[in-house]
Amino acid sequence: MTRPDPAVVAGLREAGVATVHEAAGRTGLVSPEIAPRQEGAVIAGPAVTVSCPPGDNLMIHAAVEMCEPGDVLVVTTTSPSADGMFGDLLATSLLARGVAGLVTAAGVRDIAALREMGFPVWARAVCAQGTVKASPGSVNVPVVCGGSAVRPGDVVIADDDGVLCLPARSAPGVLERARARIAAEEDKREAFSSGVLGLDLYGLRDLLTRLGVRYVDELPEDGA
Ligand SMILES: O=C([O-])CC(=O)C(=O)O
Ligand SMILES: [Mg+2]
Repeated sequence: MTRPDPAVVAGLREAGVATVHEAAGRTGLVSPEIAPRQEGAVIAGPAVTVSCPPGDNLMIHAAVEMCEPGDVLVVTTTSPSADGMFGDLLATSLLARGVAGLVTAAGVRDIAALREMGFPVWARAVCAQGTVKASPGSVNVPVVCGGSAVRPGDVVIADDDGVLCLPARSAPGVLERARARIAAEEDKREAFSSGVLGLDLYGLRDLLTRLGVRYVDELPEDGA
C-alpha cells in the first residue's frame, strides 16, 4: 500500500472529522453506529484494512504485521457481527508497532483496559463475546466499513464526532478547503460571541419571509 503525505494527514487530524466532512462535500462519513468508545481521542492515519469472517480474529493477527507507525487498523466482517474480536492483547501488539487506533465494524472487549492504556477504538459494540482464530480472510483489500468505502492507504480520521474515510488522492485538496473553513468559522465565532445573530450574519431574514414564515403576537384561534 502507498501511504499519504504525513503532513497532509496531520493537517486533517487537526481539522477534525466534522470540518473535514464538510470540506469533502459531506462524503466519507462512517455510520455513527461505529462510535468512539473513549472521550477526547483524535487520530488520523493511513488505513490498513482487514476483512474477517464473523467471530474469527485470525486475520487481525495477520494484519498487525502489515502495520507501521501512525496507521489506523480498519476491521470489517463479511457478515454483520458485534463479537468482541479485539481487546487489550491485540491493542498491546498494535501499540508496540505505533498504530494510532482501531476502527471496527464489529465489537471490542476489555474496554476498561483499552481506555487505561490509551489505545483509542471506534466500534459497533462493546461485547465480551469471544472469537476463534480459524478461518482465512483478507488484509489490505478494499472494504466497506459502516457504509463507507475504505481502500488501503486511504486517510481515516476519527474523533469524538465519529469516523471519516477520505480517498488518499483527494486528501490534499480537502485539507486546503478544511483550512479555509476553519478560517471562516473563526470570523463567525467572533461575530456570534459579540451577539450577532445567525439570522443577520447569514442573511436569513429574507429567506424566512420568502418561505412564508410569519411572526405573530398570538397564535390564531383556528391554528391557521
Ligand atoms: O484475544 C482475543 O481474542 C481478543 C481479546 O480479548 C484481546 O485481544 O485481548
Ligand atoms: Mg482480551
